[in-house]
Amino acid sequence: MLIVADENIPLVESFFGDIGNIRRVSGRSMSPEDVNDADILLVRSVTRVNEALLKDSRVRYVGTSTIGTDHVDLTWLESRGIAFSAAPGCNANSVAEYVLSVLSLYAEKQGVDDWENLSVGIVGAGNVGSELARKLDKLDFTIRVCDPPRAEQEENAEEVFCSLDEALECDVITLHTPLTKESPHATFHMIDKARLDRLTAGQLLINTSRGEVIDSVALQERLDGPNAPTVVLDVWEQEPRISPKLVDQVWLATPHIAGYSLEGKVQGTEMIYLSLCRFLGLPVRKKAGQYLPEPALSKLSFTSAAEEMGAGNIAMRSCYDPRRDDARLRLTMELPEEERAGAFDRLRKNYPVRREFSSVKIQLKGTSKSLQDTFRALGFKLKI
Ligand SMILES: NC(=O)c1ccc[n+]([C@@H]2O[C@H](COP(=O)([O-])OP(=O)(O)OC[C@H]3O[C@@H](n4cnc5c(N)ncnc54)[C@H](O)[C@@H]3O)[C@@H](O)[C@H]2O)c1
Ligand SMILES: O=C(O)[C@H](O)[C@H](O)COP(=O)(O)O
Repeated sequence: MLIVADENIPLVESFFGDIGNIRRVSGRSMSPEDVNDADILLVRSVTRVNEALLKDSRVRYVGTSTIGTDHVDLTWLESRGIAFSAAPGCNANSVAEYVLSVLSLYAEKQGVDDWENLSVGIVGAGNVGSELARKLDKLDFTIRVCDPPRAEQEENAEEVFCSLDEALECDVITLHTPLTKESPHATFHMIDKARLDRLTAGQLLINTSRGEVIDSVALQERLDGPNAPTVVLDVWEQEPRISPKLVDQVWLATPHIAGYSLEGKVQGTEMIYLSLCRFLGLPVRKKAGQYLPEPALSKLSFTSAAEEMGAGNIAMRSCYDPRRDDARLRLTMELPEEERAGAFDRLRKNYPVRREFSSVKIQLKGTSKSLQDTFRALGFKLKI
């Protein structure tokens, strides 16, 4: 059995090596010639999986080690009886931690002492949005959640969900929808000129969903105008050929890495491994946990003096500081135009190991119960 896999999926040999022969190829430039003799295809978000790629192949199972599936023509796969599986939720915690890290930096930038005083509008409450809402709720933030597809189906929806317009009134708006073009609640250019015009300088807009959820031409115009909101973009229209002007205009610019914690990536591989085992009727022999090394930073210790110093911020930033990713992306924008797309992809391919907050044990000496609660809510493990 031949398994063709994107070269950027981690641990393919470890998980799939005893299931078949593996051919690693570039996900970005994957061609029909690369996959024609394959039985199994494993991709990430950069490969368009459709009739053009697979019509002459014998592929009978496609797995994507990502949450998003907008790169896959699911209707065509179904029409050909090709099995498909994604990795829902694999990197949801990673994205939630990215948003928390951004929020802590934003509160500091705005001179807001108690970050929970910022209201947060979460647009899209699936795996990522719900995980973020759960953490923010524990941290005592005021949140509004907008998810029309869920609101239509769930009881007490009016108590739980708000409209998009209500979410857009919050201090911070964070987008967590899939990219859809044909559904009744299609998200393509959902944040359009009219909606961008309503945002003001006192607001922060974060997009970690897909670039096309925001109309980026309208966004550039808005950011050139008066009273413009602060914007953080992890995802871009036309990746990897992203707009240097937009990079320059936004406050933080990162190369589609919100979900790139090591845990998120390894869980993505594990999830498609599990579904392939089910598909082939094979026993499950591998687990993500066995491949997670000891983290470089394993323990942080705070004394009672930490109460005044924003210990949560120190711990979060020791694990992950989005400004490092922002600085690296901005440097690539100085390259000649023809080199920028490759540099964007290389930032993703060679992404440094980033561990989730839960990999660090926090030791607290003489600190308050409320600081302990904060660390737990952020997702750190306490060593008491
Ligand atoms: N930047 C990254 O690294 C990264 C990582 C993971 C996921 N993502 C993106 O984030 C998206 C969301 O991830 P998820 O795991 O939460 O997906 P999910 O499918 O679990 O949840 C998406 C939610 O959005 C809701 N939704 C759909 N249309 C909507 C609309 N018009 N308005 C408001 N809500 C709407 C759905 O009902 C669902 O509850 C993914 O599809 C992917 O594109 C990006
Ligand atoms: O949908 C997802 O899971 C994320 O966008 C994912 O992190 C994208 O990473 P890629 O597949 O492009 O490496």
